[in-house]
Amino acid sequence: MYKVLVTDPLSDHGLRQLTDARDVEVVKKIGLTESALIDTIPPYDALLVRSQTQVNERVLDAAKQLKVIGRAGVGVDNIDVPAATERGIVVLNAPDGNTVSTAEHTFAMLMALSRNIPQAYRSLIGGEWNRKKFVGVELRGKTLGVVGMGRIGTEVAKRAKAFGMSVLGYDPFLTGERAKSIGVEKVDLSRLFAESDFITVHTPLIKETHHLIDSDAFAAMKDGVRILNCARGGIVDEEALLAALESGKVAGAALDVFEDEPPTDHPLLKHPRVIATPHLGASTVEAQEHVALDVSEEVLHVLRGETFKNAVNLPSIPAELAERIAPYQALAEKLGKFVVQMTEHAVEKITVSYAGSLNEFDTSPLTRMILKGALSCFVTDVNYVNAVALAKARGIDVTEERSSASRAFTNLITVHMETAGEELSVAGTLVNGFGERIVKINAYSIDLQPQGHLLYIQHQDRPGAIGRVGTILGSHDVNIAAMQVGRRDIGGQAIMVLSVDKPVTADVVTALETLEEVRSVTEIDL
Ligand SMILES: NC(=O)C1=CN([C@@H]2O[C@H](COP(=O)(O)OP(=O)(O)OC[C@H]3O[C@@H](n4cnc5c(N)ncnc54)[C@H](O)[C@@H]3O)[C@@H](O)[C@H]2O)C=CC1
Ligand SMILES: O=C(O)C(=O)COP(=O)(O)O
Repeated sequence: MYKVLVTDPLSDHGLRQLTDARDVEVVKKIGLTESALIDTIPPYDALLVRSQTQVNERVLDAAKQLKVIGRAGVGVDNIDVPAATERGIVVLNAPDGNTVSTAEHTFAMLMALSRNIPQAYRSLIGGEWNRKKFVGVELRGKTLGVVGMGRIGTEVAKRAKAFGMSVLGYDPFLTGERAKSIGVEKVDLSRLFAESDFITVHTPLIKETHHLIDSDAFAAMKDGVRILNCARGGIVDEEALLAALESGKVAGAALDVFEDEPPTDHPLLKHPRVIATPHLGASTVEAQEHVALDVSEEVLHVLRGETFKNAVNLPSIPAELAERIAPYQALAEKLGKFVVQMTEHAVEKITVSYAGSLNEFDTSPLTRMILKGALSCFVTDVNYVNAVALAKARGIDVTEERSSASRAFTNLITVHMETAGEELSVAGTLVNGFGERIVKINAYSIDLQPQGHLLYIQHQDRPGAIGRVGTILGSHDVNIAAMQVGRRDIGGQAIMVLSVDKPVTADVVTALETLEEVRSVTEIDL
């Protein structure tokens, strides 16, 4: 039974897939303090949050069973994603479900800001009838600068066009062609600042966007500019905004988000030209249903070991690619495990070479499986999510290359490994109808089924050597299920790989190593 903990308010309807699933138990504990969350989380396999729950390293340290964190929404700045990745925890979000709601909220704020609606309402219900004080400005003919032309920025831009505004867009990933198709002029930030009457931000909060709108940015803007932030507190420098409002540089600001939420005794909230909402961008019935539905489905996939697509700490794999690479995953993992067990030395470099039909697609998920296999021999908690981060943390240099040398095979994966003093390699292929085969170990061609307990023996090619190895194993009650020999020259260096029915004990290895022709005996478990 998978245990799922929900700590922020999520739509019950959206959660139905999880609550109805027979193999899942859902527990809702909304608004836990950090210490209560730390006490609660240990037995849970999945955690579902929105933006309130702070999933920091202390929480993750306590989350011993956690496999997946599902964020019912877009921004994951309340989750320590690198720390989750290191611990092998998948972090998922629901990127599409609240786009329109947040764009509509931004537009509601844009209109309220241009017509002073909140201020006028407050005045009216306070007993005034003041029509002069709340004269606004039209949107038609004005320029809207959109910083961050992703999903939400694009939807805001489209709505602005319908209101007769000119739209300038800045986003490092905005192509001229896409800008044109939306009817947006692609500009750099300085032109956007200089020419916009309204500026709205729709980027994630990351290092590069923290205080993107600061005092220098305000100085570069038009006098009387109006600012909107329905993305994340911290993208606009709140102190600089207050100063720009007080100097008259900024005519008004609309804020849905704050650097600290909830804001307490915040000077911006007291400013007469600031309008604000309590982080309501995604708060519609529809958006909440969509994001809860999307994230529930994805969390279920992760828990059940099925394919999922919205992990923020894994590269996304299109369904077609996932289908093509699936048959090679187990082979890749075994090759990683095999090569690393051939040596006792620390791995410094792994080069994976793909040949044949594997050259036709993105093989990075297979490299990830090779690393998972290799690291699993000396790290306990390695998985598909943290394999790359763990390899990097251990200083292992990983390179992927394409090769035209597939020999006679339709597909070939060669894992080449370097340690301080040696270079080793193992190559494998998937043979139609026969499954996985290891076809080369170092310089020796071989044909081996990679499974179970193996003994990898380097020896001198001599009459009787194989028999003597067999006799020692037999005398220790070790049954040989299969055997492969590889050599390059008669009487030269050779290898034997024996598949045995059970792991061998240290005294068997010692006995084998006493044979004159045996150079080394290595156990390999796959
Ligand atoms: N107020 C609310 O309730 C909500 C707020 N949000 C916030 O809105 C943000 C945007 O959401 P989406 O549009 O769905 O994300 P998205 O990922 O589709 O778009 C973000 C865009 O920002 C761009 N970007 C990144 N760094 C940039 C930089 N330095 N300068 C300019 N552009 C940059 C990216 O290239 C991307 O196109 C989220 O990260 C989240 O923080 C999202 C939903 C609801
Ligand atoms: O999706 C996002 O990034 C949001 O900011 C929405 O936050 P919320 O789920 O309403 O706490």
